[in-house]
Amino acid sequence: MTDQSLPGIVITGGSGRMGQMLIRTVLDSDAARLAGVVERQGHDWVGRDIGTCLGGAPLGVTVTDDPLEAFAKAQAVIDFTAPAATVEFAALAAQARATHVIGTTGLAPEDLEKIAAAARHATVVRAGNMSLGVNLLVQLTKRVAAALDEDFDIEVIEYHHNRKVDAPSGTALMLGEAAAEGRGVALDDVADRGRDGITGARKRGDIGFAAIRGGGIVGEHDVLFASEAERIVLRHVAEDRSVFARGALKAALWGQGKGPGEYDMLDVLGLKD
Ligand SMILES: NC(=O)C1=CN([C@@H]2O[C@H](COP(=O)(O)OP(=O)(O)OC[C@H]3O[C@@H](n4cnc5c(N)ncnc54)[C@H](OP(=O)(O)O)[C@@H]3O)[C@@H](O)[C@H]2O)C=CC1
Ligand SMILES: O=C(O)C1=N[C@H](C(=O)O)C[C@H](O)C1
Repeated sequence: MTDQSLPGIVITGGSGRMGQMLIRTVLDSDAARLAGVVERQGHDWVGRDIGTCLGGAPLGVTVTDDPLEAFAKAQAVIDFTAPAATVEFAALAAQARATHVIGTTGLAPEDLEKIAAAARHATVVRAGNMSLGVNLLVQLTKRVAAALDEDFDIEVIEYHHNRKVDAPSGTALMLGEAAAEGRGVALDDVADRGRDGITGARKRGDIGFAAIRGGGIVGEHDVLFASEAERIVLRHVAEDRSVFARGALKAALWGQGKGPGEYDMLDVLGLKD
């Protein structure tokens, strides 16, 4: 019997790669309960018990295509879906006053504005990567970039599976932002996000991005600092998706009782400078 006093968590996009991992992570947790699973209208999981959808015994949670109804019965929503869905869910989570944990990447500036508006009414925790390791790497990147001058070229290289739809990855952008912050520059002024053809020589001070896509790679990120005489490489490898799911659940629990506002995993993990 599920303990109804535990914070209730809704997972959006439950059939996705992260959705399934998140459902299992919440079900395995003794600090939270699965309050709902949302799929889009017409999805063949809608109306079915989530336990059955996952190939096991019924769990008493029926998959719904009505996000507001699900959010209203929960304390937090964990959302790893797609930009258009996440913007819609942000407004609904705010309406329901549920903590909204956003892992979705590829968000455009106008999406971020709408999320910021929702965060005026509810707690939002958003990060392009919810793992402890990457968030430590973000802080290391900032420190190394601050310690080195522009004799060191900075490149962020990311490796992902062949189903990923956005580039650079959310993590690569977090690392690029950290490097730019360490250097005291704005990333938008120095980012070089795609090289093809006669590009000319590399511009001093640029921060370059490269995206590799292949097979089932979960997610790997290198930050390269290269001078004429030496090279430093900071590297993170996600062995499986559980690191993201565990971070997301931690964020959902951390968000309970926080006031409205937009936070990130550095807040959750206590890693802010
Ligand atoms: N921050 C982090 O730590 C991490 C972030 N991510 C990010 O999470 C996102 C999802 O990744 P992944 O799980 O691999 O992708 P998937 O494509 O496997 O899953 C996305 C899921 O969202 C569903 N979805 C999309 N729109 C809606 C909607 N309107 N209503 C309900 N469900 C919807 C999709 O359903 P359908 O198939 O019907 O479209 C699908 O089931 C990506 O942006 C990825 O970059 C991934 C890992 C870690
Ligand atoms: O799409 C993925 O899979 C991942 N996306 C995130 C990103 O864009 O950085 C995090 C992780 O690397 C996996």
